[in-house]
Amino acid sequence: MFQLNNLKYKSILNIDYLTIPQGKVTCIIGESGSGKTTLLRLLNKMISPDGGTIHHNGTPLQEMDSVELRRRVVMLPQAPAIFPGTVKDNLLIGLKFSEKPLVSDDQLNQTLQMVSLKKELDQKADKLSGGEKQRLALGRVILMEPDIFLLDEPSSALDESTEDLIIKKLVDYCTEKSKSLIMVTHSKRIATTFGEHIIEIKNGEIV
Ligand SMILES: Nc1ncnc2c1ncn2[C@@H]1O[C@H](COP(=O)(O)OP(=O)(O)OP(=O)(O)O)[C@@H](O)[C@H]1O
Repeated sequence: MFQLNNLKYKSILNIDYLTIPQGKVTCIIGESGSGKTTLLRLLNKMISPDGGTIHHNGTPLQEMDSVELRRRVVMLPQAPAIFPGTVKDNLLIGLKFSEKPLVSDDQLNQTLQMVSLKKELDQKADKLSGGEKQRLALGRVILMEPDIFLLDEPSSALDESTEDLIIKKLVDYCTEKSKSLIMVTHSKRIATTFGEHIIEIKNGEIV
C-alpha cells in the first residue's frame, strides 16, 4: 500500500526501505523524538521528503493531489483540534472538510458509542475533559470513513481499560470494513496485542 525507498527527511528520518501493508493494523513504536509523527506526516503529504520516494498503491506521492489524498488518508494528530461549538459540530466538521454528505443524529450517536463517549450531541465541546476530547476527535475521523487511518497516539490520554476497549472497537471496525490502520503508540502492550505489523523507529531509522 505504501512503499518507501531511500527516504530522507532533514536529519530526522533516514529509511532505506519500508512497506506498509493494506488492510492491516500497523503500529509504529519508538522513543520520543525518534521520528514517528514525521513518518505519519510524510504519508499524507503534510510534508515532503528531501530525498527518496514514497509510493501509494504504485503511484509516487508527489504525483498525487494532496487534498484528494487527505480525504482518503486521514490523519488524527496527537493533539487534535476541538472547535468552538457542540459535540455534534465537532463530529460533522470532518465530513464538511471531505465534502461528504452529513449524517443523521442516530449515526452520530452510534459513533459516540463506538468511542465510548457518553455525551449529548448538543453539549458544548470545550467543556469535555482531555481524554473525552481525544475520543471526540477520533469519532470525527471515523465518520469520515477514510481508506487509511493515520492515528498519532489516539489513546494517550485514556486509562488502560478504556484504551483497550476503544482500540479493540476501532480494530474490529477496520477489519470489518477492510480499512488500513496505521497507529503510533507509546504502548508496547497495544502494539503487541493489536498490531499485525509493527514498525520500530530508532533515531530516524527502522530497527
Ligand atoms: N519541522 C521540523 N523541523 C525541525 N525539527 C523537527 C521538525 N519536526 C520535528 N522535528 C524534530 O524531529 C524529531 C522527530 O520528531 P517526531 O515528532 O517525528 O518524533 P516522535 O517520535 O513522534 O516523538 P513523540 O513520541 O515525542 O511524539 C524530534 O527531534 C523533533 O524535535
